[in-house]
Amino acid sequence: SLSGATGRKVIITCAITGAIHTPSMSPHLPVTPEEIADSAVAAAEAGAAILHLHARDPETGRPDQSPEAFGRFLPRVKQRTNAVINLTTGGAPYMTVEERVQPAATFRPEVASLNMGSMNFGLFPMLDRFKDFKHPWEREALEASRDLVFRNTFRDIEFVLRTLGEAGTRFEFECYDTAHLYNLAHFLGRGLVKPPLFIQTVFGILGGIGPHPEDVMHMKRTADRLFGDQYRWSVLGAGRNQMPIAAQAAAMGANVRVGLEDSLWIGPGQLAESNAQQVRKVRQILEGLGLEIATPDEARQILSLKG
Ligand SMILES: C[C@H](N)CC(=O)CC(=O)O
Ligand SMILES: [Zn+2]
Repeated sequence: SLSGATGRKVIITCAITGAIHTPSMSPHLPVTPEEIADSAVAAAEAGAAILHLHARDPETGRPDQSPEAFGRFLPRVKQRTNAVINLTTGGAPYMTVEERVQPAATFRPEVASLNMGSMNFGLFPMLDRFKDFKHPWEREALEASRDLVFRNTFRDIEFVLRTLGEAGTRFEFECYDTAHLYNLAHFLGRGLVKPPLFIQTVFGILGGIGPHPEDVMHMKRTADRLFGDQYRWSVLGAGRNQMPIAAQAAAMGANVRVGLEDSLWIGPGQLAESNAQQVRKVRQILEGLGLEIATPDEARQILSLKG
Protein backbone atom coordinates (compact mmCIF):
# COMPACT_ATOMS: atom_id res chain seq x y z
CA SER A 1 0.00 0.00 0.00
CA LEU A 2 1.07 3.66 -0.52
CA SER A 3 1.13 4.27 3.19
CA GLY A 4 3.83 1.73 4.13
CA ALA A 5 3.79 -0.41 7.28
CA THR A 6 5.42 2.31 9.31
CA GLY A 7 4.97 5.47 7.32
CA ARG A 8 3.71 7.31 4.29
CA LYS A 9 5.58 6.88 0.97
CA VAL A 10 7.50 10.08 0.23
CA ILE A 11 8.35 11.18 -3.32
CA ILE A 12 11.88 12.55 -3.68
CA THR A 13 12.39 14.83 -6.69
CA CYS A 14 15.95 15.64 -7.68
CA ALA A 15 16.65 18.78 -9.72
CA ILE A 16 19.91 17.95 -11.46
CA THR A 17 21.42 21.19 -12.78
CA GLY A 18 18.87 23.99 -13.30
CA ALA A 19 19.64 27.40 -14.80
CA ILE A 20 20.34 29.50 -11.68
CA HIS A 21 23.74 28.26 -10.53
CA THR A 22 26.73 28.64 -12.84
CA PRO A 23 29.75 26.36 -13.46
CA SER A 24 32.27 28.55 -11.59
CA MET A 25 30.23 28.26 -8.40
CA SER A 26 30.88 24.53 -8.01
CA PRO A 27 33.01 21.95 -9.86
CA HIS A 28 30.25 19.41 -9.07
CA LEU A 29 27.50 21.15 -11.08
CA PRO A 30 26.65 18.88 -14.05
CA VAL A 31 27.08 20.79 -17.33
CA THR A 32 27.75 18.43 -20.25
CA PRO A 33 25.11 15.94 -21.51
CA GLU A 34 27.21 13.08 -20.11
CA GLU A 35 27.50 14.74 -16.70
CA ILE A 36 23.75 15.49 -16.60
CA ALA A 37 22.82 11.93 -17.64
CA ASP A 38 25.22 10.24 -15.22
CA SER A 39 24.22 12.51 -12.33
CA ALA A 40 20.51 11.96 -13.01
CA VAL A 41 20.86 8.17 -13.08
CA ALA A 42 22.93 8.19 -9.88
CA ALA A 43 20.29 10.37 -8.18
CA ALA A 44 17.59 7.88 -9.19
CA GLU A 45 19.66 4.97 -7.89
CA ALA A 46 20.00 6.86 -4.59
CA GLY A 47 16.21 7.11 -4.28
CA ALA A 48 14.90 9.97 -6.44
CA ALA A 49 11.59 8.96 -8.08
CA ILE A 50 11.35 12.12 -10.20
CA LEU A 51 14.20 13.81 -12.13
CA HIS A 52 13.74 17.52 -12.89
CA LEU A 53 15.88 18.40 -15.90
CA HIS A 54 17.33 21.49 -17.56
CA ALA A 55 20.01 21.60 -20.28
CA ARG A 56 23.17 23.67 -20.70
CA ASP A 57 25.69 24.55 -23.37
CA PRO A 58 28.50 22.00 -22.81
CA GLU A 59 31.24 24.61 -23.41
CA THR A 60 30.08 27.60 -21.37
CA GLY A 61 27.47 26.03 -19.12
CA ARG A 62 24.99 28.68 -20.22
CA PRO A 63 21.34 27.50 -19.95
CA ASP A 64 20.17 26.03 -23.28
CA GLN A 65 16.43 25.50 -23.81
CA SER A 66 16.68 24.01 -27.30
CA PRO A 67 15.11 20.54 -27.74
CA GLU A 68 18.42 19.48 -29.31
CA ALA A 69 20.24 20.17 -26.06
CA PHE A 70 17.79 17.97 -24.14
CA GLY A 71 18.01 15.32 -26.85
CA ARG A 72 21.72 14.93 -26.08
CA PHE A 73 21.03 13.28 -22.67
CA LEU A 74 17.34 12.30 -22.42
CA PRO A 75 17.51 8.98 -24.34
CA ARG A 76 20.45 7.90 -22.21
CA VAL A 77 18.59 8.73 -18.99
CA LYS A 78 15.46 6.87 -20.12
CA GLN A 79 17.53 3.82 -21.07
CA ARG A 80 19.17 3.61 -17.64
CA THR A 81 16.29 4.44 -15.22
CA ASN A 82 12.48 4.28 -15.03
CA ALA A 83 12.44 7.41 -12.88
CA VAL A 84 9.75 9.92 -13.82
CA ILE A 85 11.10 12.57 -16.22
CA ASN A 86 10.14 16.15 -15.36
CA LEU A 87 11.24 18.71 -17.96
CA THR A 88 11.50 22.37 -17.11
CA THR A 89 9.28 25.00 -18.74
CA GLY A 90 10.95 27.62 -16.57
CA GLY A 91 14.19 27.41 -18.49
CA ALA A 92 16.10 30.48 -17.42
CA PRO A 93 13.99 33.37 -16.08
CA TYR A 94 14.97 35.70 -18.97
CA MET A 95 13.67 33.34 -21.71
CA THR A 96 10.29 33.74 -23.49
CA VAL A 97 7.47 31.28 -22.73
CA GLU A 98 7.48 30.16 -26.39
CA GLU A 99 11.15 29.20 -26.03
CA ARG A 100 10.65 27.73 -22.57
CA VAL A 101 7.87 25.32 -23.62
CA GLN A 102 9.79 23.76 -26.56
CA PRO A 103 11.55 20.81 -24.88
CA ALA A 104 8.41 19.55 -23.13
CA ALA A 105 6.34 20.10 -26.28
CA THR A 106 8.91 18.02 -28.19
CA PHE A 107 9.52 15.18 -25.74
CA ARG A 108 6.06 15.05 -24.06
CA PRO A 109 7.34 14.01 -20.66
CA GLU A 110 5.15 12.58 -17.89
CA VAL A 111 5.72 15.80 -15.93
CA ALA A 112 6.74 19.38 -16.75
CA SER A 113 7.33 22.22 -14.33
CA LEU A 114 4.99 25.22 -14.52
CA ASN A 115 5.66 28.50 -12.70
CA MET A 116 2.43 29.90 -11.35
CA GLY A 117 3.08 33.65 -11.45
CA SER A 118 5.39 36.49 -12.44
CA MET A 119 7.97 37.65 -9.90
CA ASN A 120 11.27 39.39 -9.23
CA PHE A 121 14.01 36.75 -9.29
CA GLY A 122 16.94 38.01 -7.22
CA LEU A 123 20.11 36.02 -7.96
CA PHE A 124 22.53 38.95 -7.40
CA PRO A 125 23.04 38.20 -3.64
CA MET A 126 25.10 35.20 -4.81
CA LEU A 127 27.71 37.78 -5.95
CA ASP A 128 28.54 38.24 -2.26
CA ARG A 129 29.44 34.53 -2.02
CA PHE A 130 31.03 33.80 -5.41
CA LYS A 131 33.74 36.11 -6.79
CA ASP A 132 35.65 34.36 -9.56
CA PHE A 133 33.88 33.42 -12.77
CA LYS A 134 35.40 31.59 -15.77
CA HIS A 135 32.80 32.91 -18.24
CA PRO A 136 31.62 36.55 -18.49
CA TRP A 137 27.96 35.48 -18.89
CA GLU A 138 27.98 34.13 -15.30
CA ARG A 139 28.48 37.47 -13.55
CA GLU A 140 26.33 39.25 -16.18
CA ALA A 141 23.37 36.93 -15.50
CA LEU A 142 23.60 37.51 -11.75
CA GLU A 143 23.94 41.27 -12.16
CA ALA A 144 21.05 41.37 -14.64
CA SER A 145 18.76 39.74 -12.06
CA ARG A 146 18.49 43.14 -10.32
CA ASP A 147 16.14 44.18 -13.15
CA LEU A 148 14.78 40.72 -13.92
CA VAL A 149 11.05 39.91 -13.90
CA PHE A 150 10.40 36.17 -14.30
CA ARG A 151 7.35 36.55 -16.53
CA ASN A 152 4.46 34.09 -16.14
CA THR A 153 1.26 35.92 -17.07
CA PHE A 154 -2.16 34.26 -16.97
CA ARG A 155 -1.95 34.00 -20.78
CA ASP A 156 1.56 32.44 -20.57
CA ILE A 157 0.38 29.86 -18.02
CA GLU A 158 -2.74 29.02 -20.07
CA PHE A 159 -0.53 28.68 -23.18
CA VAL A 160 1.69 26.10 -21.44
CA LEU A 161 -1.30 24.26 -19.96
CA ARG A 162 -2.96 23.95 -23.37
CA THR A 163 0.24 23.19 -25.30
CA LEU A 164 1.37 20.39 -23.00
CA GLY A 165 -1.93 19.24 -21.50
CA GLU A 166 -3.05 17.85 -24.87
CA ALA A 167 -0.15 15.34 -24.77
CA GLY A 168 -1.13 14.08 -21.33
CA THR A 169 1.81 15.75 -19.62
CA ARG A 170 1.01 16.64 -16.02
CA PHE A 171 2.55 19.44 -14.03
CA GLU A 172 4.82 20.28 -11.12
CA PHE A 173 3.16 23.59 -10.16
CA GLU A 174 5.96 25.85 -8.86
CA CYS A 175 4.44 28.18 -6.26
CA TYR A 176 6.80 30.77 -4.83
CA ASP A 177 4.13 32.57 -2.75
CA THR A 178 0.47 32.31 -1.70
CA ALA A 179 -0.56 34.41 -4.73
CA HIS A 180 0.64 31.55 -6.91
CA LEU A 181 -1.61 29.13 -5.01
CA TYR A 182 -4.58 31.41 -5.74
CA ASN A 183 -3.53 31.54 -9.41
CA LEU A 184 -3.56 27.75 -9.48
CA ALA A 185 -7.01 27.75 -7.82
CA HIS A 186 -8.18 30.06 -10.63
CA PHE A 187 -7.12 27.53 -13.29
CA LEU A 188 -8.66 24.67 -11.29
CA GLY A 189 -11.90 26.64 -11.19
CA ARG A 190 -11.79 26.90 -14.99
CA GLY A 191 -11.11 23.17 -15.35
CA LEU A 192 -7.76 23.80 -17.05
CA VAL A 193 -5.92 21.65 -14.49
CA LYS A 194 -7.00 18.27 -13.14
CA PRO A 195 -6.45 16.93 -9.59
CA PRO A 196 -4.41 15.52 -8.02
CA LEU A 197 -2.36 18.73 -8.29
CA PHE A 198 1.39 18.23 -7.72
CA ILE A 199 2.25 21.50 -5.93
CA GLN A 200 5.93 22.34 -5.45
CA THR A 201 6.10 25.14 -2.89
CA VAL A 202 9.37 27.05 -3.28
CA PHE A 203 10.99 28.76 -0.26
CA GLY A 204 13.92 31.18 -0.02
CA ILE A 205 14.20 32.60 -3.54
CA LEU A 206 14.58 36.41 -3.27
CA GLY A 207 11.36 37.72 -4.79
CA GLY A 208 9.27 34.84 -3.40
CA ILE A 209 8.24 33.75 0.10
CA GLY A 210 10.94 33.35 2.76
CA PRO A 211 12.36 30.12 4.26
CA HIS A 212 11.01 30.55 7.82
CA PRO A 213 9.04 27.65 9.37
CA GLU A 214 6.03 29.96 9.59
CA ASP A 215 6.26 30.57 5.82
CA VAL A 216 6.05 26.80 5.34
CA MET A 217 3.04 26.64 7.67
CA HIS A 218 1.42 29.55 5.85
CA MET A 219 1.80 27.96 2.41
CA LYS A 220 0.49 24.60 3.67
CA ARG A 221 -2.50 26.15 5.47
CA THR A 222 -3.36 28.14 2.34
CA ALA A 223 -3.05 25.10 0.05
CA ASP A 224 -5.14 22.97 2.44
CA ARG A 225 -7.87 25.63 2.42
CA LEU A 226 -7.83 26.07 -1.38
CA PHE A 227 -7.37 22.48 -2.49
CA GLY A 228 -8.17 20.13 0.40
CA ASP A 229 -7.29 16.56 -0.65
CA GLN A 230 -7.00 17.49 -4.33
CA TYR A 231 -3.26 18.20 -4.08
CA ARG A 232 -0.01 16.40 -3.39
CA TRP A 233 2.36 18.68 -1.54
CA SER A 234 6.08 18.97 -2.18
CA VAL A 235 8.64 21.48 -0.95
CA LEU A 236 11.97 22.86 -2.07
CA GLY A 237 14.22 25.12 -0.02
CA ALA A 238 16.80 27.23 -1.85
CA GLY A 239 20.45 27.16 -0.76
CA ARG A 240 21.16 26.49 2.89
CA ASN A 241 17.43 26.08 3.57
CA GLN A 242 17.18 22.87 1.51
CA MET A 243 17.45 20.22 4.24
CA PRO A 244 15.78 22.15 7.12
CA ILE A 245 12.74 22.87 4.90
CA ALA A 246 12.63 19.23 3.74
CA ALA A 247 12.78 17.94 7.33
CA GLN A 248 10.10 20.28 8.68
CA ALA A 249 7.70 19.78 5.78
CA ALA A 250 8.17 15.99 5.54
CA ALA A 251 7.13 15.75 9.18
CA MET A 252 3.99 17.63 8.15
CA GLY A 253 3.14 15.31 5.24
CA ALA A 254 5.13 16.76 2.35
CA ASN A 255 7.12 15.21 -0.46
CA VAL A 256 10.54 16.78 -1.00
CA ARG A 257 12.81 18.18 -3.73
CA VAL A 258 16.58 18.37 -3.54
CA GLY A 259 19.33 18.75 -6.15
CA LEU A 260 22.13 21.09 -7.26
CA GLU A 261 19.60 23.25 -9.14
CA ASP A 262 18.22 24.40 -5.81
CA SER A 263 21.32 24.23 -3.57
CA LEU A 264 25.04 23.67 -4.11
CA TRP A 265 25.54 22.71 -0.44
CA ILE A 266 25.52 19.52 1.63
CA GLY A 267 26.30 21.35 4.89
CA PRO A 268 27.34 24.79 6.20
CA GLY A 269 30.09 26.06 3.80
CA GLN A 270 30.48 22.55 2.35
CA LEU A 271 29.79 22.06 -1.34
CA ALA A 272 27.80 18.95 -2.24
CA GLU A 273 29.86 16.54 -4.33
CA SER A 274 26.87 15.25 -6.27
CA ASN A 275 23.08 15.23 -6.62
CA ALA A 276 23.08 11.66 -5.29
CA GLN A 277 24.81 12.87 -2.11
CA GLN A 278 21.88 15.24 -1.46
CA VAL A 279 19.36 12.47 -2.22
CA ARG A 280 21.10 10.16 0.25
CA LYS A 281 21.11 12.90 2.91
CA VAL A 282 17.42 13.73 2.58
CA ARG A 283 16.63 10.02 2.50
CA GLN A 284 18.42 9.60 5.82
CA ILE A 285 16.30 12.42 7.26
CA LEU A 286 13.06 10.91 5.91
CA GLU A 287 13.84 7.37 7.09
CA GLY A 288 14.87 8.90 10.41
CA LEU A 289 11.28 10.23 10.60
CA GLY A 290 9.99 6.70 10.03
CA LEU A 291 8.97 7.46 6.45
CA GLU A 292 9.51 5.27 3.38
CA ILE A 293 10.73 6.38 -0.05
CA ALA A 294 8.34 6.06 -2.99
CA THR A 295 9.56 4.19 -6.05
CA PRO A 296 8.99 5.80 -9.48
CA ASP A 297 5.93 3.61 -10.04
CA GLU A 298 4.52 4.49 -6.62
CA ALA A 299 5.08 8.16 -7.49
CA ARG A 300 3.15 7.61 -10.75
CA GLN A 301 0.25 6.19 -8.74
CA ILE A 302 0.32 8.97 -6.13
CA LEU A 303 0.37 11.66 -8.85
CA SER A 304 -1.87 9.86 -11.40
CA LEU A 305 0.76 10.11 -14.14
CA LYS A 306 0.28 8.71 -17.62
CA GLY A 307 3.23 6.27 -17.09
C1 LIG B 1 13.41 27.41 -7.94
C2 LIG B 1 13.47 26.49 -9.07
N1 LIG B 1 14.47 26.86 -9.96
C3 LIG B 1 12.17 26.33 -9.72
C4 LIG B 1 12.22 25.65 -11.03
O1 LIG B 1 12.71 24.57 -11.16
C5 LIG B 1 11.56 26.36 -12.15
C6 LIG B 1 11.47 25.57 -13.45
O2 LIG B 1 12.40 24.90 -13.83
O3 LIG B 1 10.42 25.68 -14.08
ZN1 LIG C 1 13.95 24.00 -12.80
